[in-house]
Amino acid sequence: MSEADATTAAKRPRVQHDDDYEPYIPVAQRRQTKLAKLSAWGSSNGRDNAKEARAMEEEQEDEEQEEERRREKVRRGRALLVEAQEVHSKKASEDAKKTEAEKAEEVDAQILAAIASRKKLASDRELAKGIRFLHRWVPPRYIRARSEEKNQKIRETYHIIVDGEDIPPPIESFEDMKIPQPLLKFLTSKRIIDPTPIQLQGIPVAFSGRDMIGIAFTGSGKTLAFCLPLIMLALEDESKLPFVRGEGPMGVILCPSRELASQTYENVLQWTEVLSNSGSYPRLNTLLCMGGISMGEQSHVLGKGIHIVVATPGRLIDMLEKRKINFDSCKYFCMDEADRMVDLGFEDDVRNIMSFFKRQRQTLLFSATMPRKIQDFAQQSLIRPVLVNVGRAGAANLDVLQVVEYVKQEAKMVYLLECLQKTAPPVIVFSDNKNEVDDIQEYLLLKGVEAVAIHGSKTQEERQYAIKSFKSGAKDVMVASGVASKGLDFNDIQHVIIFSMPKEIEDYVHQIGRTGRSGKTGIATTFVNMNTPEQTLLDLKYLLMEAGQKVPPFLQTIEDPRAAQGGSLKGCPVCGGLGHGISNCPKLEDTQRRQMASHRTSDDKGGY
Ligand SMILES: Nc1ncnc2c1ncn2[C@@H]1O[C@H](COP(=O)(O)OP(=O)(O)OP(=O)(O)O)[C@@H](O)[C@H]1O
Repeated sequence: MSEADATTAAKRPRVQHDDDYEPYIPVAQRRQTKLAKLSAWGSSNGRDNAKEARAMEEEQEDEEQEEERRREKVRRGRALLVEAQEVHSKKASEDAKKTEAEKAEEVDAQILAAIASRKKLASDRELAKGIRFLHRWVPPRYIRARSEEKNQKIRETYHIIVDGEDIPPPIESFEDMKIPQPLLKFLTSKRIIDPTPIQLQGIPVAFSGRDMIGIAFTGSGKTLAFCLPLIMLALEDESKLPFVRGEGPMGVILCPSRELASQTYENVLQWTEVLSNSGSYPRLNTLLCMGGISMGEQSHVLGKGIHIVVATPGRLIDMLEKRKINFDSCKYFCMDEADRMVDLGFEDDVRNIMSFFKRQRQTLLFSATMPRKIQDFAQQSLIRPVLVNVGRAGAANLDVLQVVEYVKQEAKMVYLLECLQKTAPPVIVFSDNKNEVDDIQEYLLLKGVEAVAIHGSKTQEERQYAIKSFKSGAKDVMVASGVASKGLDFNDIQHVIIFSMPKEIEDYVHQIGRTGRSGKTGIATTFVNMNTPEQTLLDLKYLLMEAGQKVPPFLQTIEDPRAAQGGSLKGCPVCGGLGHGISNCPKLEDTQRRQMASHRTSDDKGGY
């Protein structure tokens, strides 16, 4: 045999050859053969034979018992098979009775359960720490005396849906919330006079020290709802015992992007300065902790006790690991755009951050879009949380007039110029493609439009410059990728133009939400064409219908394959889109693709 043949032979699986084959001999036949052998042998050896015969009998009994066990096993196997067949046919007949929609719902529930079990934010050890509400705040007596029925009526007036145990009452005025006078005066000067629905229910919940999930439309004042309780808590602590160097923070606000973190930091700074400048309240120190800024710039804060940290996840972990700050006395943890944080893959970072807490904390999650999947895992990870939901999670802001137009790819640029004439500046143009963002800016600049651009590949300085010059009114148009969509609060945006429709409807909701903020109205014009996936168009169609907006004829013709199956059309539990179920959710697909890619990368890294 050649070397190659030998190798092939060695690799070949071993097969049973005919000469090795041992036919099966039934037990009875084996016994007979053995007895015959024994009797032939018996005539020559008496005593040994008797011994051997006894052993044979015992062996025979053993074999019989084994045979019986084998038969019993076969019998049981058959019975189980019959039983399984019965169960199977029963399930098949039950399934036959179900509508397609019910079956789809079941599949959705199974997928949701499978992904929900992986997503838990806090460790069980943390959850087991028990319940003790942290604040000493109580609502005014007349509100405490109000019946639950009356409270519920107030909630209904503002379309507030709540869920949870012992829900604190809604409070319809800032005065009744016992907010410090100087701050009240300042808010009034900014035309913040009455609390918005998320504030009038969310602030009492947060003031009461409860864990909370807050969901409300874009531009509805969520920032104040989660910053104010932290400021009040910090004031309370500082008044009791002033913080010294190395102490604090006592609360942290986590944001998914640097832009959002800077904006929230500016707000907190403004509100705390109003209080300390009044002379009646102590100074609170706030640290902005995010990539792209040197901590040296904030050494004046690091040198004192820190009350509040506003951060992005990466830099915060870095600071905690290097022991530049610690969470020894931290008791308030708020995640803004919490769903976004999970979507962007910060889930492990969040878990890591949570592991630095040394004492029981109050945890709050806020967003405009909070699909059921995130709500479910958040519910598992918070302690007796209160859900405060204004409108459907993921619904569009009703103050935005939504216009959807069919524009061919090659005609978009020219049509954009025409669209810019619809309103006065400032205008935001969105595209999810960085190159397209640059192309649009270049085109607008060529046409004499004062435009800035912002996307993930720009440096921190470029991003800051773009935001600053647009906010100040020096530039009329900002061309942006997704980074600028979530949470950023620009003054009085008149018009949002969505140059390329994002695949995920949640992104669309956030993008159009840059206009129509704090009770003002705005316009959003969206370009769609053949390149827009039908699934996205269907989500868009339902969203327009829900918001009572005009559905253009080309969208009306898009049929929902699920409509023929009957049953109610619920939002997708993963992304909140109304036009599809979880089994064909584009966001879930994307997440899984990303996860697989990251597994592959880590496999590659750890390779041979
Ligand atoms: N009670 C109020 N009355 C009027 N305006 C308010 C009130 N509260 C906040 N605002 C203003 O509304 C604007 C939007 O607030 P904010 O940025 O907190 O919205 P948001 O709900 O966080 O939106 P997004 O989901 O887009 O982040 C801000 O300019 C803020 O000053």
